[in-house]
Amino acid sequence: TTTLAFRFKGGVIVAVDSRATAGSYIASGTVKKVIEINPYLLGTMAGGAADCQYWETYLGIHCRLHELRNRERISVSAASKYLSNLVYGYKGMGLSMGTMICGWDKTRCRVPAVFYVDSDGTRLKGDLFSVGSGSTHAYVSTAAGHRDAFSGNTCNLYHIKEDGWHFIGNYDISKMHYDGPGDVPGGPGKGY
Ligand SMILES: C#CCCCC(=O)N[C@@H](Cc1ccccc1)C(=O)N[C@@H](CC(C)C)B(O)O
Repeated sequence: TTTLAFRFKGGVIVAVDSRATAGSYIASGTVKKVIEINPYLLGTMAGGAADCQYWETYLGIHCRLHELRNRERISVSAASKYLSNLVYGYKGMGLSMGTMICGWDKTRCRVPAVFYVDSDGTRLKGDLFSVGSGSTHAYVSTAAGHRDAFSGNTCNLYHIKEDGWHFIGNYDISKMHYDGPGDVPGGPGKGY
């Protein structure tokens, strides 16, 4: 898996691949690794497929209950803290999950936010994270899907704005242009 999310004045950009593997077997090429928790919160998935899907769905239920009880949206910070505390309770029991909770707080500080949460119990607020086996490539290149065997097939791209998330599209990674580590948009590559 390769997942990437970063914050900028225009909101949050979220990009993930769609491959599931079991050893060297490619179990799926069409996994949705972004869960739409609600119209203004997204969660990304890396690690155990079942662990990610189950606990991030569960997080969505908690977020909805928070809204009903408090008559206001849950903050990105509180949602990520809930997930972090929840998986911390299972620490050492074998959960495998590396996620980014992304959103734009309407109530609190009204700015876009990205939190990294994993099954070790780590929770970090940040401007840019990349999570998964392909994350090292994503930090340095534009198309990690070419380099990591456990990532690939297609890329799902989202843009979170003040009015919530927008699904930008699904892109076939094999058709993405990649000239190698030096390849940056407008860089010395063969041009776009
Ligand atoms: C068989 C089958 C279905 C998927 C098994 C399955 O969880 N694969 C995992 C790799 C893994 C992890 C922990 C134990 C074993 C196998 C996987 O593909 N994870 C990707 C993200 C999820 C959301 C699809 B990525 O992190 O590579």
